[in-house]
Amino acid sequence: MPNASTMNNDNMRPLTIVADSNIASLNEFFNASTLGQETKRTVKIFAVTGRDINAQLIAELQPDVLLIRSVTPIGAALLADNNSVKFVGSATIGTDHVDQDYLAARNITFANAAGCSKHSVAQYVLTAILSLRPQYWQPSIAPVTLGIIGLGNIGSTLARYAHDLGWQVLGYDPLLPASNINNASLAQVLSQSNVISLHVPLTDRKDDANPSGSDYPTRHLIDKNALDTMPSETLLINSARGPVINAHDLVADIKHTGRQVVLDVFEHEPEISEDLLSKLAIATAHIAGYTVEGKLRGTQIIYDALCEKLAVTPAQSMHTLLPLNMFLWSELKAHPERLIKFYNIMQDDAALRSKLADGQVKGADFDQLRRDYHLRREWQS
Ligand SMILES: NC(=O)c1ccc[n+]([C@@H]2O[C@H](COP(=O)([O-])OP(=O)(O)OC[C@H]3O[C@@H](n4cnc5c(N)ncnc54)[C@H](O)[C@@H]3O)[C@@H](O)[C@H]2O)c1
Ligand SMILES: O=C(O)[C@H](O)[C@H](O)COP(=O)(O)O
Repeated sequence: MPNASTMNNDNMRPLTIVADSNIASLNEFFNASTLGQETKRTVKIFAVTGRDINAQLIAELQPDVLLIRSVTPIGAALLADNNSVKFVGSATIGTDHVDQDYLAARNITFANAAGCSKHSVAQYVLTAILSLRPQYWQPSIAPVTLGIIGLGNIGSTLARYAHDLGWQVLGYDPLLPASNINNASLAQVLSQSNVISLHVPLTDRKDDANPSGSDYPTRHLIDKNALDTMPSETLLINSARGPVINAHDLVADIKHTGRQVVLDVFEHEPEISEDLLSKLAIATAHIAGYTVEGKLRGTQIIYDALCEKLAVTPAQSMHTLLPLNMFLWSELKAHPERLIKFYNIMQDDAALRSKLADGQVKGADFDQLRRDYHLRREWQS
């Protein structure tokens, strides 16, 4: 069984890491002084575009460690012919791109970055709502009910901001106990909310062929049936995973109802059809979690997990890498007119729409927008 000693004692050989070049501060976190200070082991790091991490590359480089983000599918197709990888770290919250059963069966340690961008995504959602409906800053004039589907790290963080703004929260999460926010059925959330925001993982139904699936699958959770129960004035926001909404049904719904819809994630990502894009109130290129803080926290979490695996003491901290942050939630609350300075979401919307050509946004253009994204700052609460 691979363990710290099999990864550490092979000191003749450098610790070899293949990593997605889109991981923040890769070289600051993964180098000989932050990983090998106790063992004197050298570190070789190959930074590659996430979609280019494939079986051939892994066979060629024989890495000990794979560090990825959400665009590299991890499973048998990538690793079947490889015996060198002992640790996979995904600097993301979502894990739907990782076959964790396969990794466990191969005794490959896996770590993801749970919660790393929970404030960033919650702030993205607030910005979308308040940009489209500025009247919601004053809930006494227009009572606001925010429906939240999925009340984990992001959903519960969003609920705290909502309460702080005086909004009511109707929440649904069948996998958590009832609480002051887990207080409604799915049908109630769908039919009684002014805004619905999705914060679930992408899951498929559990069955014999898929024992690690869910009894509450989320793929196409929002389909024609669900949309039909939502009043046409209800604003729908998806910053979870694209396939949680059936894109075909959504296009038909918007045509019929004129509903305002905000998407940061798309069913056929990284491609987006003009038919869908042209109907959205706000569309962004899967950047809801893209803040300096959110991305660095993601790196820190998988770095700490790798240190644990290697049995070395962590020697790098994101706090030494963070520039000064002047964005205060208390200031924004007192000065709603400053929202555009805190986050100009319409700029991100325009950047995505500018990539539309020949009836679609192409995958390469979508990926490039994300690679070149100027990271926002998280508002401090
Ligand atoms: N757009 C982005 O940039 C971005 C950034 C971070 C995360 N995400 C996505 O957001 C998702 C949620 O993130 P999180 O940190 O809150 O995850 P989390 O695991 O902390 O919470 C997810 C919650 O969803 C609940 N859930 C599962 N199935 C459900 C169902 N059928 N109905 C209602 N609730 C259900 C779970 O019980 C859990 O409480 C991630 O899985 C990821 O895919 C997107
Ligand atoms: O799950 C997550 O953490 C996010 O969706 C993540 O921000 C996606 O970004 P990527 O990994 O594609 O850079």
